[in-house]
Amino acid sequence: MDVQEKSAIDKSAIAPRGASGGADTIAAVSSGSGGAVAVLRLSGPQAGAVLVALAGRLPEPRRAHLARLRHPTSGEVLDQGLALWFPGPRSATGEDMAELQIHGGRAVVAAVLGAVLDVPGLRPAEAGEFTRRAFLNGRIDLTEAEGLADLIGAQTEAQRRLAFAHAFGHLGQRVEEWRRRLIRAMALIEAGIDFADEDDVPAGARALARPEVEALHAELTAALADRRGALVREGALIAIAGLPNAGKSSLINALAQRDIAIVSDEPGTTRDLLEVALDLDGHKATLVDTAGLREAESKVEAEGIRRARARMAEADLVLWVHDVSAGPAPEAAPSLETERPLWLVANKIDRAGPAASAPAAWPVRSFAISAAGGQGLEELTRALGGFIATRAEGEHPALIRARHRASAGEADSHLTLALEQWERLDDELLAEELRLAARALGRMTGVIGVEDLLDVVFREFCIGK
Ligand SMILES: Nc1nc2c(ncn2[C@@H]2O[C@H](COP(=O)(O)OP(=O)(O)OP(=O)(O)O)[C@@H](O)[C@H]2O)c(=O)[nH]1
Repeated sequence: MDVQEKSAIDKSAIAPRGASGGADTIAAVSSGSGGAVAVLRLSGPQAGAVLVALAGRLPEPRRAHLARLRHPTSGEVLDQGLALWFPGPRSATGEDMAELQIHGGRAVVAAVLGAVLDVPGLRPAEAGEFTRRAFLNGRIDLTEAEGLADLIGAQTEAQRRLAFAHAFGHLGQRVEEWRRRLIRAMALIEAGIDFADEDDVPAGARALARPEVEALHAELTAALADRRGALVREGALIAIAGLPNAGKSSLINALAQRDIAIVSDEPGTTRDLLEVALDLDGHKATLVDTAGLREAESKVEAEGIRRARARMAEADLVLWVHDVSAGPAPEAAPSLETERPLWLVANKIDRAGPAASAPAAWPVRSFAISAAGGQGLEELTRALGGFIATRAEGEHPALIRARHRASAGEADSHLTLALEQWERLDDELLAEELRLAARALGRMTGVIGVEDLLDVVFREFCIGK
């Protein structure tokens, strides 16, 4: 193809269209810095005209077209690259969009972006503005927008998977399904209000609605109890517990591969909680070194022990470190006053014979390691990664953000109240509780008044997304 060739401009193809006709046209570099290729995106009514001004013609929709890119007024060739044309409303933002794939050098990017922004009416995009327009034009719901932000920010494999499911609507669909079922139940109860004079409707309508509300309540409660979201977003919380001097701090240091905790021979050195965030075999985790659990000899130590117990009660997993050089593991599991999953880590195998690392009598998964020498650490790290991966998997999309949990929690409490008061509330009040629950769910996907939320959701995006 002759890249300098200019074809007739099809004006009808570049006219503003879709829900956002009349909005500003925005442009930004959407790729990260330093790459060989940079991606420049434009969205808005003038996107097509700008593409024609730079590339000489409007490419076939959604097909890459190799073009010399010229400054629209001086005609100077700025670069050669690929031009793409996505007419609205079937584009990412729902508006007319253009994309230029150009060489990634700073001067090239500055020249092409500068030429684009020189066109009157064009302006640089704000952070998250492309995604915000996609939401406002109904291309995505709020949970999908958040999923996109999470996908861009995903650091571990589990985060990528969960974010991908959200970005492509899995959570949004589930929440919308809850909302539709609620509205159906509400309609049944309202049918009772409308036809209150007709004897056969009211009792039957309420009775029909109740099992549906009960089922919804159970699903919401289960979704709220599911900690997968926090697990993937914030990482698994792993408490390292054990008697003083067992080697807890040494184990954390070894796993973190740097010296964070204070290691000393003196029992009871770890007086406070010490938390370390790390990547365990591709999974995010926070390790908490808990103060040696024993009879406190001082007030400070007592406080450390109290906090250690509290943190252990929240942990996804407790690793009980036992010093095998001091003797075999106790017959029974230590009483931790918590029901958290527990693994036994027999430490200091370098100091004790192989007999000392025999599995403990208590029925838990056990590992034999040397925090100082490194033996067994690789196996333990892999097992911890596997543990987090298994926990992060699930059939349903999780409520990952505090915002999701707040909406679901609000809906859940309206349903709890409705079910508790089912026989006492009159039809209007019962329907109102269900309406409030449906509204709370609607705020999660953005179908219900969310203006105040938009800045919060889109703030965390980068420019060009
Ligand atoms: N030989 C050997 N010594 C170890 C090993 N792990 C830890 N130690 C030593 O055991 C002592 C106690 O280790 P720490 O990591 O401070 O133990 P802790 O459980 O955090 O102790 P507290 O802070 O008292 O609760 C230190 O002298 C460590 O060097 C190991 O695998 N082999």
